[in-house]
Amino acid sequence: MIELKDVSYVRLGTRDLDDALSFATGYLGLEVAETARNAAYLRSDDRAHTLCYFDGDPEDHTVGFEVEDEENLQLAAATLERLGHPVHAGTPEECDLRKVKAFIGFRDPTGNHIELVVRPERSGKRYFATRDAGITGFSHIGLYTTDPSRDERFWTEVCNAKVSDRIGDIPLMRVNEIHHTIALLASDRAGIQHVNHQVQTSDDVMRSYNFLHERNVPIVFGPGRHPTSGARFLYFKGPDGMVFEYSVGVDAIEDEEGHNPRQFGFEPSSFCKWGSKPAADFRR
Ligand SMILES: CC(C)c1ccc(C(=O)O)c(O)c1O
Ligand SMILES: [Fe+2]
Repeated sequence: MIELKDVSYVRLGTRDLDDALSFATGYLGLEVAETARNAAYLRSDDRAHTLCYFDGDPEDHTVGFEVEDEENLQLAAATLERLGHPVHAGTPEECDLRKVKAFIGFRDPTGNHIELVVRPERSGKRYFATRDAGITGFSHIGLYTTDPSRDERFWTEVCNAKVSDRIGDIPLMRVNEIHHTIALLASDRAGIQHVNHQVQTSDDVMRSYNFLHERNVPIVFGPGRHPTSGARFLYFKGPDGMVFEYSVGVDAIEDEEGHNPRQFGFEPSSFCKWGSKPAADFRR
């Protein structure tokens, strides 16, 4: 069984790196850690980076998850190969680009690019952004799946994720005590559906709603409150149509053994208890 510790980063291709960088700093509220000729590294917490925009195909999305050590990484590689997922071992140059000690890359059953990483770099400097969005850290991702039941089995049976709740067939899965780190949303293609950052207070969510709305950033869901995790949320669109979420107040699952996933109906009130409804382009 592969043991994931946490989500580590996302890597997003873009044809307009300057535009992506100005959105990430001026609107989303991330801090530039480093820029290179064809990539920009952004921080949201004490990690060296949690988002990398690179010059490339905007459909090219990768999610990195941290595993404990190199021994676990090798075991994970063997498990994945045995199950028919070809594994790429990161070269030293590729590890440098990701600021990790070692990593492997593979595709989940839908074809999503997944990386497992060991010893992602932290920064001695505290995260300090130019726009104060109140971000406390990168927290979870929504991932597209072409077969929710199959991919739920992959994430739970191969990667030891646990289902905290389901909305219809959307599983919200945890890899640590946080309510969820991965949500699977049905689609006809692979890719990341949304990238979540936690913020400090509900005031931050509402301040951002006004800030983004006034600047014509498309708000695609919220402000609202998820009945599942209990979080207050706001979703909006960034470069290349990527959806970003701010949320605050996500539950922790403290009774790991005693928690049973709750089944919510696939209806608006399961997504938002305040009555907000997602825009048509919230997901593709
Ligand atoms: C709409 C998506 C799948 C969703 C649903 C519930 C939560 C939550 O309980 O926090 C999310 O964060 C979501 O992104
Ligand atoms: Fe989310």
